[in-house]
Formats: sequence, structure tokens, C-alpha cells
Amino acid sequence: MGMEGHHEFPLFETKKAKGRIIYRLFSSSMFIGICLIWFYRLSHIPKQGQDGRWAWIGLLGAELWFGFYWILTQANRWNLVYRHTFKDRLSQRYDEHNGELPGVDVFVCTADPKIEPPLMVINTVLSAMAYDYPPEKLSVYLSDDGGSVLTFYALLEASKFAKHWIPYCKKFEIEPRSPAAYFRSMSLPAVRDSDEASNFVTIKKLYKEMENRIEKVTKLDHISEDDRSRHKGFSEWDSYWSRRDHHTILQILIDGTDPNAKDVAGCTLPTLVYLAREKRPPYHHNFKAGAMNALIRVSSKISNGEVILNVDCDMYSNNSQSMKDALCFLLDEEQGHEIAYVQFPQAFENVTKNDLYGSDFRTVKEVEFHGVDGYGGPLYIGSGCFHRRDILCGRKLGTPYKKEEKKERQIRESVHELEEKSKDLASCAYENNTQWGKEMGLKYGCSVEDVITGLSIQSQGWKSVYFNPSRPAFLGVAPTSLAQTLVQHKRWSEGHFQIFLSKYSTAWYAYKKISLGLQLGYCCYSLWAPNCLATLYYSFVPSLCLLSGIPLFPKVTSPWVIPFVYVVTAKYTYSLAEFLWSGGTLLGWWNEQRMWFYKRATSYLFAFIDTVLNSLGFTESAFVITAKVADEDVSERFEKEIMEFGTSSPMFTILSVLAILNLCCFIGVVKEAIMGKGIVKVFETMSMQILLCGVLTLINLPLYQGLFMRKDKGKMPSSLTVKSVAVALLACTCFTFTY
Ligand SMILES: O=c1ccn([C@@H]2O[C@H](COP(=O)(O)OP(=O)(O)O[C@H]3O[C@H](CO)[C@@H](O)[C@H](O)[C@H]3O)[C@@H](O)[C@H]2O)c(=O)[nH]1
Ligand SMILES: [Mn+2]
Repeated sequence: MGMEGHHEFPLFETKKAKGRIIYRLFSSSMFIGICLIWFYRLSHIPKQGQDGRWAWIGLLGAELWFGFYWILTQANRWNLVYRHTFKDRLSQRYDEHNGELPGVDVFVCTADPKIEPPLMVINTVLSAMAYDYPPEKLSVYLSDDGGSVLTFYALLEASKFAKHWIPYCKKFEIEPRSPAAYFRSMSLPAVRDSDEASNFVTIKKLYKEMENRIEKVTKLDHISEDDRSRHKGFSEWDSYWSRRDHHTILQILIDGTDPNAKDVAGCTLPTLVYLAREKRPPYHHNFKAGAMNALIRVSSKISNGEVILNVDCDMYSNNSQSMKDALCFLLDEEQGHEIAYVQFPQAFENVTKNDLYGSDFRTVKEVEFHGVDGYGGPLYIGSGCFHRRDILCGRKLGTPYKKEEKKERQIRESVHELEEKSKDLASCAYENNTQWGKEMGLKYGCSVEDVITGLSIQSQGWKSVYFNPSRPAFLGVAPTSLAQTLVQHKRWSEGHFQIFLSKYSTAWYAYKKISLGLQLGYCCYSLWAPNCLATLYYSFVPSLCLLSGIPLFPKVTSPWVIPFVYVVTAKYTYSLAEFLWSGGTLLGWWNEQRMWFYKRATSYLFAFIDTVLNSLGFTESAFVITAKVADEDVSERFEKEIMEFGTSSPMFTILSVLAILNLCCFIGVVKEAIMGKGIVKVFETMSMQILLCGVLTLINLPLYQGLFMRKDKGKMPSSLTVKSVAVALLACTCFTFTY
């Protein structure tokens, strides 16, 4: 590149975490404890005919599983690395050589104007258009699987507003560059001078006017003739049938190569494209993976950026520098050529202080992903990931990178011609008899299309990088109700487990293709779903046995109690420490423990059943899109961290039955201790079981409130309460009578 002399300094560095020896010693001591528990279980199985033989054997199974799973989680903690970028070096090397920076195509995906409001979508789009990056190298594509004219209208508005917004962002170097988020964080301008203040007022007014127009149109669900006549694109909806049945709609709203496409400061604008790929009932559209693949093809004709950034429509860019961060990895002269993608963590704007639904994935973000990064790189988890286009399209390791000539765009054709030519690439039939969805682009047939795609890329020998800057690079919207959270986790755990059973199994396919540490790390997520069995077993069998007076754990006076006490205390103390160290609160940790229990008892259970049925060919998996808006009262309770139930769902029934059952068992044993056998006797034989049952009762407090105490709309429906009480009481009665 003719810039010799600069290259001795890398563009990024990788540091290993300190103090890992201590961690490894601790972890080994835990392992010894676990082995002792296994040994105790195996050597103390009750004889044939003795009480609790089967319950005991079941516990043995559950503890074998938990121990095994704990070993998997160690892979993600054994070898942490942290990355640091040198953006100043990147600028030095490329400043006068802007032309040498790669083109970046940003893909924003949306699928439903009702639960992903157009105003939110365009805020994400605008934040991407305002990246601190040469605009002639930047293109933003919006894929609209909702095929909604409302979204198109909003994007058209955004294309006009961008002319004011981008120069404003650059002039005053503001952050974040999503206008909605910016104005939220700045009700009054942080006045540096009067010029900035007056600009602030003007731009805010422009934004509010646009907001009003978009909200009016969205509310009416109708676009006036007058508005329609302003852009030829609207006529596409004249022959539009429904969101599941329509032709390709492709509109280049801003053509960055057009000399007339300038912002108000006279600078070039980034290219902006709207795409609603063709949908026809006989064709499966493969959800987000299908949308991404259509975007990859269409963009290859229009801008053909070497690098692709994908964001979900709610995940706006919170840091205009992160594009350069990502390029520090991909452009590093030494190591860059083998890095296929750079994944940023997914952070959420709306998580509350104690994160009631555990949406923030604190320890996954701050610990586990640094761990997988130490073994070859993180999973590709969708939003917030920068890819090399050619690797995503199937370039194999060892084959050289070919810089493609931008043939079409040299001899300029009209925008209309270009649109017409590219449309075909987004048609339903285009992928027939091609490798798309298999060897090219994102893979189909898995509900975490991104993870399976990343795994296959890593299995070919490519590396990836996890970059976790202190200022989040992207901020999205986390679900605001329990039901939504559980459904989202069902999709994820189902997808991960599908991978485990698929051709690209993390257990078999990946073996020896990726490092063992990374393979174990992947399995940690692949095997989320099967966790449900051991967890469900542990959450009611010991409690029922407690009620019937069958001991399943060593007495307090037995030395065998030591490994149990050690493992439980050490595991939870460490988990709390890790959580606090990752920036969480004590209550946040407690909430997260509850959510793990709820997810395992419901999301994972349903995912497990569905995946098994699915692999036997009975059902097909679907993609339930997570809502990004909520009713006012739901949002209010979310802010106050009051758990949202509100609807009847089989998931809630399971949770309620478990909660009531544990409460009954706990009350039962307290009664027995006081009025029957005596406190000392009960405590001596049953202390561990009492503790387990007690913790299960305590952690369910918000659920009891929802079942019996609350009056608001977010409480459990009364019918569900009645049903769960009946089932739980029946279970307790049957069990005590049979034993
Ligand atoms: O048919 C579809 C369905 C979804 N989407 C888009 O996919 C994105 C993710 O959907 P969402 O409901 O928000 O799912 P999440 O569970 O929040 O998303 C996470 O998990 C997904 C895999 O399940 C990844 O693809 C995402 O990037 C990741 O953020 C959204 O922008 C949707 O608009 C489509 O484009 N077409
Ligand atoms: Mn989402």
C-alpha cells in the first residue's frame, strides 16, 4: 500500500487476563468437590425396596449433568483475553489515503411495523449513516420483511433529515448519533457556544416535525395521495398484495455516487437503500437469514462494500467510532487477514438497575465471551457484527482475497437501471439450486442462523474477535415482560440445541476443526436446552421427598456434607463475585438466578421438546419476533421492576405449579418440625433439602405476589392461579400417599 515505515506498530493488541492461576486453583478445588459428590451418590444408592431409591438415582443423574455442565462453563473462564485498538494509528495510516479504506455496507433488518415502529427503525438507520467514516465508502441498507409502506415512508423522511443530521453530528462531534437517543439524553444543549445552541434548537425542531409526520402516518396506517405523489417508490405498493405475497421492492433513496446527493454542508451523503425482498406463499423466506442473504446479493451490485455490518432495527449505533475499532482488527497488517468477523456485545438501553429479567447477560458479556475469544474467537450472535463479505459468502481459508472491480458502477448507469437489474437478486426463485443458505451467506433452517454460520466459518480455520469497549457500541431494546423474555430464550436455546444435533454439531462436526476450549465453550450454549431436565427434577423431587420424610442428602453430622456445602457455597459466592465485578448489583444477581431457574424450567423445556420433535420431522421451527414497544402500564411496571405476567401461558402454569408446590412442602416440613418429630430431628436428617426447598420458595416471592396478592393488570390471571393451586396440591397429596 506504499505506506512503509508505519507497519511495525499493530492496529490492535490482545492482553491475557491476570490472576488466572488463582482461578484455576479454585476451579480445581470445585472439581474435587464435585467428584466427591458423585462418589457419594454412587456409593450410597438405597437398596432395592428402600424408600427413595428411584428419587436417589434421579438425583445422581441430575448431579452428573450439573457437574458435566459446570465443566463446560469452565472453558469460558479458563483463558480470558481483552482487546485494545489503536484508532490513531489507523487514522495515521489511512488519513491521506481515504481511498484505501474499505467500503462498509450496513444492513439493518426489520420485519414488522407494529412491533418494530418505523420511527425506531429510522433512528437506527440514521445512527448508522452518521458513523465517523468517509460517506462515499458507507452504504446503509434497510431490509423490510414487513414490506410496509409505512416503513418506506419513514425511511424516505430519514433520507431528507439525514442531510441536516449528518453535518450536525460531524460539526459538533455529538454522541450518540441516533437522534431519538441524543435528544433523550440532552433535553438542554450542553452549550459550548451560541452557535451550537442555535443549531441544536433548529435540528431538534426538524426532528420533532419529522417525528410528528411519521407518527401521524403510522397511527392512521395510511399515506395521503399528496405524500404518495412525492416519490415514485410509493407506486410499488399499487400492485402490492400482502406482506406475505408481493414482488421485490427496491428503492435507492440516496445514491452516494450521484454528484447532486449532498448534505446541507455540501458533503457527500452515504448511499441509502430500501429493500423488501419478494415474498410468495409457496416459498419459505427463511426469516432473518433469508433477508440477510438477499441484502448481501443486492448490495454486491450497488456498493459491494468489502465489510458488512449487521444490526437489528432496534440496535442503534451508540458510538460513531466503533466502525474504526472494527477496522483496526480487519486491517491489521499482521493478523487481520485471518479474522473473519468482529463481534461487539449486545447491550440494551432499557435495562433497569436490577435487571429483573436478566436481559443484560452481564457475565456472558464481561467474562464468558472474553473466554471464548481466548480460544479462537466469539460466536457470531447477530446484531453488532462486522464481517468480511467474501468470507461470509464462502471464501475458503488459504484462497487469496480478490479485490473486485466495481465494473458496473464505473460506466454509470441510471439509478433506475441499477434498481431494475438488482431486483432479480431478491426474488424468491433466485436461490433455487444455488448454494445460498448452505455454503454461501447465512445458513438456513436454524433459529439462531447467526451462531451456526459463525461456527461454520470458524470451523474452516478463520478467527474472530470479540471487542467490548467501555462505551457500548450498540444499544437495543430488551423485552419488557416475563412472557416475552421466556419466548425469546426458547428461540435461542432451541437454535443452539438444533446446532448440536445438526450436521454442524458443536460436538462432532467442530471436533478438531476448532480448538477444544472453543468447542467446550460452544457446547455450553448448545446444551442450554437439555439443562431443563436436571433442573426440573431438582426443583420438585427433593421437595416432595422432604414432605414425605425421605432424606436424599447426607446428615449434617456426616462428613459427606462437606463437599455439598463447599460446592454450593463456592459456586454461588463466586457467581455473585463475578456478577458484582461485571458491574451488577446484589439484587440484580438474585434476579438473574431466578431468571436462570425460570428459563430452565420453561423456555429450555419447550425448546428441548420442540427440537426433538423438529429433528424427527414433526414440526417446523418459527421465528417469533421480539416486540420492541409495550403498553404504557406494562412499561411503567417494567421501570418499577415489578414482574409482568398478565396472560395465561403454559410456561406460567409450570412456574406457578413449581412455586406453589415448593411453598406447600416448605410449610409442611415446618409444621412437621414443630408439631411432629421435633426441630432437631428434622433438621439433622433434612437440612440440605430444607435449604433447597427454602431457597426455591424465597426466589419465587414475586411469583406468589403475582398469584395471590397483586391487583394490577400484570398479575397472574385468576384462572391460572386456581389451576396451579389445584395441580400442586394434587401432586403433594398423591406423593405423600404413595410413599
Ligand atoms: O423474518 C424475519 C424475522 C426477524 N427479522 C429481524 O431479525 C432481527 C432480530 O429479531 P428479534 O425479534 O429482535 O430477535 P432477538 O432475539 O432480539 O435477536 C437476537 O437473536 C437473533 C437470532 O435469534 C439474531 O438474529 C439477532 O441479531 C439477535 O439480536 C430483527 O431486526 C428483525 O426485524 C427479519 O428481518 N425477518
Ligand atoms: Mn432484538
